[in-house]
Amino acid sequence: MSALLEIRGLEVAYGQSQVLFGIDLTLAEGEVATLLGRNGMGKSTTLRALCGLSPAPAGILAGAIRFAGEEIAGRPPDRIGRGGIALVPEGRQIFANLSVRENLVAFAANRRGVAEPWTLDRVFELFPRLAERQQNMGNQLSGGEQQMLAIGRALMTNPRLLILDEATEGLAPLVREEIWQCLARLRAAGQTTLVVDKYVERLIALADRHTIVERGRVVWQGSSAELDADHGVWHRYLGV
Ligand SMILES: Nc1ncnc2c1ncn2[C@@H]1O[C@H](COP(=O)(O)OP(=O)(O)OP(=O)(O)O)[C@@H](O)[C@H]1O
Repeated sequence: MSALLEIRGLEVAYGQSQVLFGIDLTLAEGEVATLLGRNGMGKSTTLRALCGLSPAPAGILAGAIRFAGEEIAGRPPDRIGRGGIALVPEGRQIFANLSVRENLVAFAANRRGVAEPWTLDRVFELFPRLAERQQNMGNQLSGGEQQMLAIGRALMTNPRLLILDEATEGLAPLVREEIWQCLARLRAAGQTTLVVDKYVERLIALADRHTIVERGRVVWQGSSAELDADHGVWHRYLGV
C-alpha cells in the first residue's frame, strides 16, 4: 500500500520553545494508527501541525508533511480540511448555539465525489443517540453526545483521513465503549484514521500501528502485535 500520509522530520516550536524534534509517521490508506505518549510529549502539537494549526509566527521549523501526494506543511487549515483531513479536536469544540442537526450540516461536503457520502441518516445510524437529540443545542449535550457529534461532524466532510485527539477523554466507561465501537465500525468501512488516546489495550485492538513520542521525539514504532507483546514499552513510555 502506498502512504496516504507521510510525516518526516517534523520540528515545531511555540515561539522560542521548540517542542517537536523530528517526528516521523507514515499511514497507508485504510489503516488505523495511533500516536501515544504521556501528557505534554507532543501528540496534540503533531496533530495540530498536520491540520495547519501550528502557532504563528515560528510554527513549523523543519520537516515535510505529504498527504495524498502533496506537500501540505504550512498550508492554512481550511485548505488542509478541503484536501480531506478532518480533526476531532481535544475538547470537541462543537457549536454551542447550533442544534445537533445544524452542527452536522454546517461543513458537510463531498469534494472527492465519494460514491456513498455521509448523510444525516448515516450519522444517526452510527450514533442513534444523536438522532434522538437532533433538535437539541450543542450546549445541551452530555460529554459523550458532544464527542459523537464532533465525530459525526467530521465524517460529514467525507474525510480521507480522520484524526481524533483524546478520543475518549473525560467520558464514562460505557460511553467510551460506544466510541470504540464506532471507530471499529469506521475501520471496517475502510476509514483511514489517526487517533490519540491513553487506553492502550483498546487501541491495540483497534489500530494497526503505533507511534510513541517522548519529549517531541519518536521513541518507539511498531504493530499492535509488537506493542501487545512488550509491556515494558507501556511502562517505560506510557506509565501504565
Ligand atoms: N500554546 C502553547 N504554547 C506554549 N507551549 C505549548 C503550547 N501548547 C503546548 N505546549 C507545550 O508543548 C509541549 C507538547 O504539548 P502537547 O499538547 O503537544 O502534548 P500532548 O502529548 O498532546 O499532551 P496532552 O495530552 O497533555 O495534550 C508541552 O511541553 C506543552 O507544554
